[in-house]
Amino acid sequence: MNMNNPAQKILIVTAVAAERDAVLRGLGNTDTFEVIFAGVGPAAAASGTARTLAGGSYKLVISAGIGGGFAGVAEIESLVIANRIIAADLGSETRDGFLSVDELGFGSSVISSPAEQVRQLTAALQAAGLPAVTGPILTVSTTTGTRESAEVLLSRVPGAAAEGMEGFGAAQAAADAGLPALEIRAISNRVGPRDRDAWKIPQALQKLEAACSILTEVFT
Ligand SMILES: O=C(O)c1cccc(C(=O)CC[C@H]2O[C@@H](n3cnc4c(=O)[nH]cnc43)[C@H](O)[C@@H]2O)c1
Repeated sequence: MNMNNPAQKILIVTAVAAERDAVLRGLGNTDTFEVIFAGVGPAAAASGTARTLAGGSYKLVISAGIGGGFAGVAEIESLVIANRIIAADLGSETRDGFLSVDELGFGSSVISSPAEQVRQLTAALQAAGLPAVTGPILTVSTTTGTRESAEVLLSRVPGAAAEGMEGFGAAQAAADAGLPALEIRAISNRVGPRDRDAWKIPQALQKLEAACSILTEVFT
């Protein structure tokens, strides 16, 4: 990865247009970044990321959007930067518990983000008055809706910070293209019992926009 190559762009992948628009508002006018929305879920994220990467020259992929925060780690309206992007439900259920694809010998459910880029981004956010939590961000295909499910996920990934539905898909497509990936989530809700009325999506989109306003100083 040559982050100093101005000829290569950074691809930011969101799920929906509202997230893309928030990212674009934050970025302002830039030639370094290309922003797409690829759809909800890991398959859509992987497909949209791979299709876009195939048509250009890129040096980094960033999965960005709103997400759920784990209690005591990432509160609503906070920011989370992934140090690891984890497909938390990729594996097999057994009578003795969950076996990940790693444990099954079928591949990896964990993609680590480049530590130096995570450090630079987190430091820049801190300096901008936008402190971010760094920790594992889980990718699931079903938004967690009960305390029990949240506890199961935490037993699989102790210290998990946030949950989304696209990060691992985008990161896997990036890895297949030989590229590193980051994931940024602005927390709209708590991971746990479903309480739709408690979601703060507009506020999370505003925080996502603010976070993206510092990306050009970090990555160009
Ligand atoms: O259950 C509902 O009524 C409901 C209403 C609005 C949105 C949803 C979603 O499932 C949004 C999924 C979408 O947003 C990201 N996201 C946001 N919070 C979470 C979460 O707690 N767990 C997983 N994904 C979340 C996700 O990346 C999707 O793009 C449901």
